[in-house]
Amino acid sequence: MNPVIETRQASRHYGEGDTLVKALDEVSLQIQPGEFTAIVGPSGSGKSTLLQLVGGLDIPSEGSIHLSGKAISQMSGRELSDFRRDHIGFIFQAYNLIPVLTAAENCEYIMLLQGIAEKERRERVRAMLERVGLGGKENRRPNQLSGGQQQRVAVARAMVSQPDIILADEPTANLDSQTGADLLDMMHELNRKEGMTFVFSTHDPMIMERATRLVHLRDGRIEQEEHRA
Ligand SMILES: Nc1ncnc2c1ncn2[C@@H]1O[C@H](COP(=O)(O)OP(=O)(O)OP(=O)(O)O)[C@@H](O)[C@H]1O
Repeated sequence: MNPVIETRQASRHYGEGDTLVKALDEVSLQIQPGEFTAIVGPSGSGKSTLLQLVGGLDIPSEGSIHLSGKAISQMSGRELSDFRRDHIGFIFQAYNLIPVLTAAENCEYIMLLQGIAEKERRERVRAMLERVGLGGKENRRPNQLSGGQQQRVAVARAMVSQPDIILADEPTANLDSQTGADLLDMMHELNRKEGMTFVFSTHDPMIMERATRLVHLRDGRIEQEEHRA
């Protein structure tokens, strides 16, 4: 199977000389379709940096990133942003919903940019919000939803444009443990039933328990990998 995303000896350096920080140091990683991968490691080990590179939000100092077989470095800025929009779903710790838009409008936004017809947009959003347990709350704005509900909107938003992969940076960090567990169960089900590929950057043991693959980072390098059934 072709990997969805591959990093080849990717490094990301900040600063120079005495202040040089190797946030990532020659990391080679292939993410296969259907995986539920957790990138774990101590604070400062490079988890967020790796996720940013994998998602094409940042460019490696050395090495290369390949998205669906194509090197990011060969893409123009426009091509890369279109690629991200069409193939990658992002979920962030702080939800990052647009405050003036309703739950449904937040989900619809990317499909609007993709030029999908209104009827199809509405139908997909309705079904997806129902799927994440927010049926009946489509017209609420983020400040009218709990943190867990807002993160469910973020999951729906990431899923609804049918990306190849969802990247989630500490998605449970701001949630209480029961809300976090419910959210993870839902993502796990989307992974098992619909084959959605997820990559998490996390400290959360609940994510590690559910992961089919654990990638341990230390000082910007892959220290160890575990595969589970
Ligand atoms: N913009 C930046 N400028 C300079 N150094 C940076 C920058 N971003 C990250 N770093 C450094 O790169 C290293 C890796 O950071 P990164 O945020 O990827 O770690 P992390 O494992 O996600 O940490 P945490 O678990 O605390 O979020 C750290 O030493 C960090 O200080």
